[in-house]
Amino acid sequence: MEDWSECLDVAVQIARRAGQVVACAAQQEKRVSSKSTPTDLVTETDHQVEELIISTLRHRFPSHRFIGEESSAAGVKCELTDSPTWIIDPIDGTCNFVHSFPMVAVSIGFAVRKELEFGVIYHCSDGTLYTARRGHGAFCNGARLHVSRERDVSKALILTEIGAKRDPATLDIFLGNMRKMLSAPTHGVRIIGSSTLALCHIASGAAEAYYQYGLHCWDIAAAAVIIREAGGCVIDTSGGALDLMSRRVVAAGTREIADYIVKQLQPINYGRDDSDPDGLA
Ligand SMILES: O=P(O)(O)O[C@H]1[C@H](O)[C@@H](O)[C@H](O)[C@H](O)[C@@H]1O
Ligand SMILES: [Mg+2]
Ligand SMILES: [Mg+2]
Repeated sequence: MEDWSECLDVAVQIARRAGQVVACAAQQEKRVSSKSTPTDLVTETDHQVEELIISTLRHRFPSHRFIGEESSAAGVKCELTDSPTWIIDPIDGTCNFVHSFPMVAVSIGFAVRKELEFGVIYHCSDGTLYTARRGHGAFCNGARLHVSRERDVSKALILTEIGAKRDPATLDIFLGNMRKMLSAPTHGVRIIGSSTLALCHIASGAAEAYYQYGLHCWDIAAAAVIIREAGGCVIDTSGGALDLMSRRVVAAGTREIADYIVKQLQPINYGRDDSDPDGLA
């Protein structure tokens, strides 16, 4: 088995450096614009940090390929090939960043032959670092991570995110899905504004499950490795295998809770990262 540990070491270094740039910029004046919808925000720091990460990695690994949130928004094709590929969200939780709400992260995933090999997620406001390498466990600041083993959904805390669409039909489905989770009943539902940090809470056992329509491959890639290596499952909302480009996911500590959520959800169509990046088809 190839050893990608050198790439992981470089990913940790650049995630920390990028996270410090984000933390510093969080205190400054921000120039904010929007992308696919008025609530899909982006700042100059998103662009600066993605450029810092990709230029550093490209210099070190010139034969590798890169998928970045802001490069994709600028029209660069979002294509996962068999080549070693870095999958980057420079600021996950940009709306939180704009409001100085602390749930903001840098996420760096890495795949080879379309298989996720490692993930690094750095929580910018407190320096917490989540890492995992396929077959080698998941860690938070060096301490081993384990998912919740809860199988009873009535004892579960469920996390989700809203996504960028706010049209009435989408909101009806989103709220209908949340209503199903609340009336299961579960212990509760939480939305923190950063899918990567929410997914890290599944890996740490702080919550039992996560579901979402509307996130992207760069929100899922790193976190999927961290959850799997913490003993959890990361699947498609259909109950099948995760499709990294499908803009939908269910993740849970136990398959029982994942399967329960799959049965409850009504789908929201956001298109695909590799064919319809704005999901406005
Ligand atoms: O754009 P960033 O990188 O901030 O990612 C967020 C998405 O924008 C949201 O739609 C989505 O719902 C999640 O909140 C995700 O973290
Ligand atoms: Mg982002
Ligand atoms: Mg994101």
